[in-house]
Amino acid sequence: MSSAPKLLIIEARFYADLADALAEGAIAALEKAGASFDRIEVPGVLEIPAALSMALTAMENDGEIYDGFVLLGCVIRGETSHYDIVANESARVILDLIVDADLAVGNGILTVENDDQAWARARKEDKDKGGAAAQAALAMIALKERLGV
Ligand SMILES: Nc1c(NC[C@H](O)[C@H](O)[C@H](O)CO)[nH]c(=O)[nH]c1=O
Ligand SMILES: CC(=O)[C@@H](O)COP(=O)(O)O
Repeated sequence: MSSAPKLLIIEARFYADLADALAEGAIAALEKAGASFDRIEVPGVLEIPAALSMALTAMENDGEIYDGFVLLGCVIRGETSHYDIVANESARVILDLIVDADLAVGNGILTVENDDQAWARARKEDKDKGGAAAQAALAMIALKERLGV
C-alpha cells in the first residue's frame, strides 16, 4: 500500500459513554499510526454485523475503499439470556464475514459482567481495548499487504 491506510470505525452506541471511551482509544491509535478513518454508528452490537456487511456492499458498488475495520461496542450481562444472543451471535457473524472476505478487522467489542469490567477495558488510560482493536486492524492490514491478498 503506497498511501496511509484508511479504516472504517463501526461504533455500537448502546452504552454511549463507553462507546466514546472506546472510540477515544481507537482514534488515538489510528492517528498515531498516521492512518485515516471514517466513523459510522449503529444502535447496538447486534447491528454491527449488518453494518459491516453493508459497508462491504457499498465498497463493491464503487464506494469508499477501506483497508480495514475497527468494531467497537460493549455487551454487559443482564438478567436474561439476551446477553448470549447479542455477544455470541454478533461474534459468529462478524468472524464469518472476516474469514469469507479476508477482512482486516480489529474487534473491540467488550463482553463483560458489569460496569466496572466495562470501564476498566474501555478507558484509554487503563486497558484501552479500543486502542488495541485499532492496532489489531492495522496489523491485519499489514499482513494482507505482505501476503498480497
Ligand atoms: N444489551 C445490549 C445490546 N442490546 C441491543 C441490541 O444490540 C440491539 O441493538 C437491539 O436488540 C435492537 O436490534 N446492545 C449492546 O450493544 N450492548 C448490550 O449490552
Ligand atoms: C445484553 C443485554 O441485552 C442486556 O442489556 C439485557 O438485559 P436483560 O437480560 O436484563 O434484559
